Amino acid sequence: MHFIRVSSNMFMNWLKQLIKQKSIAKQADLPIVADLAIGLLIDFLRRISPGNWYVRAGLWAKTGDYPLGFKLGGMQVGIVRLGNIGSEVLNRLQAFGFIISYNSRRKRPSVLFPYCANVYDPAVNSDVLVVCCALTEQTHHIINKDVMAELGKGGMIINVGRGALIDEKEMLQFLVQGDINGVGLDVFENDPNVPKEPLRLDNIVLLPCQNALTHWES
Ligand SMILES: NC(=O)C1=CN([C@@H]2O[C@H](COP(=O)(O)OP(=O)(O)OC[C@H]3O[C@@H](n4cnc5c(N)ncnc54)[C@H](O)[C@@H]3O)[C@@H](O)[C@H]2O)C=CC1
Ligand SMILES: O=CC(=O)O
Repeated sequence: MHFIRVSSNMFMNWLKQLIKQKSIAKQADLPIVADLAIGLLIDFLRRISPGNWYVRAGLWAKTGDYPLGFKLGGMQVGIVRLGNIGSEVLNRLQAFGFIISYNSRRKRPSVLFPYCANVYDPAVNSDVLVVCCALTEQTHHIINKDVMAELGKGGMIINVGRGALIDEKEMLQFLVQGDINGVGLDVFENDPNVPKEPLRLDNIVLLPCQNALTHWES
């Protein structure tokens, strides 16, 4: 059994090397990226990671109950770009009863959820943005300070695309000032180096880009 952890910036090189060495048998699996996007979303909304640290630190007995999380069903989620991963995320979100809209370059006739031609509309109308976009010149910092301002104080962002889809510096300011509610990140602008500020915040869940590969029996 293999367990492989990679950062997105190093991903393709590692993958090629591993395939060459026959250490792994298949390529990144997009449905499992969507699984972990949902995992991050639930973790953040139900405060699983920070709650875990609260109990471990002995704070439950010392300072009392931990702040409540959010009910999933009925929350509004905007998917930023409906590619392979975005579509898999959408399928999974439906099962939890999220109210879904999506942003893509083109409306998908087969998708019955509300379409937003730009990224601001889902930000205005959503509690959470799930960012599943390819990183290109056009999408670099697609989640900028204007989008975060539209998302507002209650808003949350999950990013499983690439770090530079979000203006990380602005995002940290928004988080520190309480101008957005929180983020769940599997990717960073300069991973595996992550900015220091989030490490002291409990409204951010950080993962070491372990999204695209899992265990399997050889
Ligand atoms: N966190 C992880 O472990 C993984 C992250 N990824 C990242 O997720 C991204 C999305 O993956 P998929 O859904 O499979 O890709 P995809 O190609 O199916 O979808 C990409 C989406 O980005 C949009 N897009 C592409 N170029 C654009 C442009 N110039 N302007 C505006 N929108 C544009 C497309 O319209 C599409 O909706 C990948 O590009 C990769 O960076 C992929 C696999 C694993
Ligand atoms: O981050 C991983 C990828 O497949 O891209």
